[in-house]
Amino acid sequence: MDHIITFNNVSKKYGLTTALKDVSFQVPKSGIIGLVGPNGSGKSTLLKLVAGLVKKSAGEIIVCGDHVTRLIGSKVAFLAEVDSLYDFYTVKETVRFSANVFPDFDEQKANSILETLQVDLNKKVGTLSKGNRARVKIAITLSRQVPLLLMDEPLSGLDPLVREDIIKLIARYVEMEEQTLIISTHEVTEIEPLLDHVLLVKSGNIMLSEKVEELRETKGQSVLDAMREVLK
Ligand SMILES: Nc1ncnc2c1ncn2[C@@H]1O[C@H](COP(=O)(O)OP(=O)(O)OP(=O)(O)O)[C@@H](O)[C@H]1O
Repeated sequence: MDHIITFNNVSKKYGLTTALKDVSFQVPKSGIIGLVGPNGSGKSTLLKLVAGLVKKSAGEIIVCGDHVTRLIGSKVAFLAEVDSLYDFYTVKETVRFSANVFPDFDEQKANSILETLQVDLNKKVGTLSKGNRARVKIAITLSRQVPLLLMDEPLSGLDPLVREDIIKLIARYVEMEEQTLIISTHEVTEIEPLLDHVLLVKSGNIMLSEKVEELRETKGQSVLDAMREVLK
């Protein structure tokens, strides 16, 4: 299987709002995929459909060789834009809790990432700075030993130094040989050096699904250039 995600004619409506319109695309297996597009274009919806967190209205979604159901959670780690950490746990207890919830969780990896980042494991989550809270969220996601990692705007609301740190963390800890990461972001220029592939969404349509190298070599474009061309 050389594709980890296949969407065939997928639509998603929330009441009267159509968030995705009859989209078909495939995502290559392994590497880092940037999911980009303007506000409200359907990025979160696409990730939630892959993670089995919302139901499609029409079409077919295949992830890791299976039609998506709620059980896809055993193959997909999802870092939501909204934080679901418990303030009353210490960082160490948060890691322990994740190890109890996810059978695939590598507790040693999580503790080692957090120690490298100098996040105090004994601090309560509720007392952490925004940057350290984000680091905890990301360390936990990166410690799931699953084929597919999804991160919905992990850089949003963070200052440039923390963003840089988190981008380095992702580059270092995604198991490139075995995992695929899809990361939605508005910080296109910052994330571009990490990306193997880009998916560009606009008004519920996939406007571009392309290897970043291909963009550079055949069109001489950066991801930002491609976005400007498609979105103008
Ligand atoms: N639970 C919901 N109920 C109703 N409408 C929704 C819901 N979630 C998303 N939408 C609508 O679906 C469309 C796509 O939203 P989505 O959150 O997927 O976009 P996005 O690209 O992730 O946006 P952003 O970059 O602002 O986070 C928008 O019009 C949004 O208002």
